[in-house]
Amino acid sequence: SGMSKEERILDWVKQHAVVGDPQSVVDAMDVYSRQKEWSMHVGDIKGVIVDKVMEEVKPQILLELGTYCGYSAVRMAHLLPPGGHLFTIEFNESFATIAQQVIEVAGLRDKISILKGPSQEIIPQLKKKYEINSVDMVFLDHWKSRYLPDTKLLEENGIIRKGTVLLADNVICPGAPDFLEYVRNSKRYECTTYPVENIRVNDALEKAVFLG
Ligand SMILES: O=c1[nH]cnc2c(O)cc(-c3ccc(F)cc3)cc12
Ligand SMILES: [Mg+2]
Repeated sequence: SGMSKEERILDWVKQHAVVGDPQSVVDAMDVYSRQKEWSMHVGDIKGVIVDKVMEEVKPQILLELGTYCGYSAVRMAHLLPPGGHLFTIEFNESFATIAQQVIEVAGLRDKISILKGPSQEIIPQLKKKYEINSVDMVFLDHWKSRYLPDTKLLEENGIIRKGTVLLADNVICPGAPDFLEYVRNSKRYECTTYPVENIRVNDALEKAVFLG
């Protein structure tokens, strides 16, 4: 019994963030991860790369695979252009419940929809059930073994279109070698790697633009 790590993170956010201020939620989660318990958020160093891609793409419809506690959902939704919306898929019910409350503190409930369930089941439902035609950007940050199969599902279901930007976290650590090999060798993607050396681990984000 006792609080889960994710409940402790939510508690910290409630105590240290300013309601309705997404930046203060992001900052509180970064402080908690650095000073209390490391957590698998994309974090402040890689977060700058995510911000830069958000500013480049200015997605109206953004899909995230892997919500966790909602750190990247809040960080990205804060940067959405007017009218933009983020759909984020989370398999783990308890994570989704925490994330919904974090998003509430940030005041971003109208910009973010958490879709609970396995990505492989939800992706084929996006068009009919969630009235999504195609997405402008996808942030992959869930199980590394799902990056490649879910990318293929996004292609097969027509969820990504010419110019859609895939941005994948952790392509080095924990690593998604099959996904990397696929997008880098496929003529249908234009890839850019953003390496990140920091204190704990070396990692990289991969940007793969779908060419249709
Ligand atoms: O499982 C993960 N999902 C999404 N993002 C992750 C992430 O950014 C980092 C890690 C991670 C990295 C190093 C380590 F020693 C242990 C876990 C896992 C995930
Ligand atoms: Mg990650």
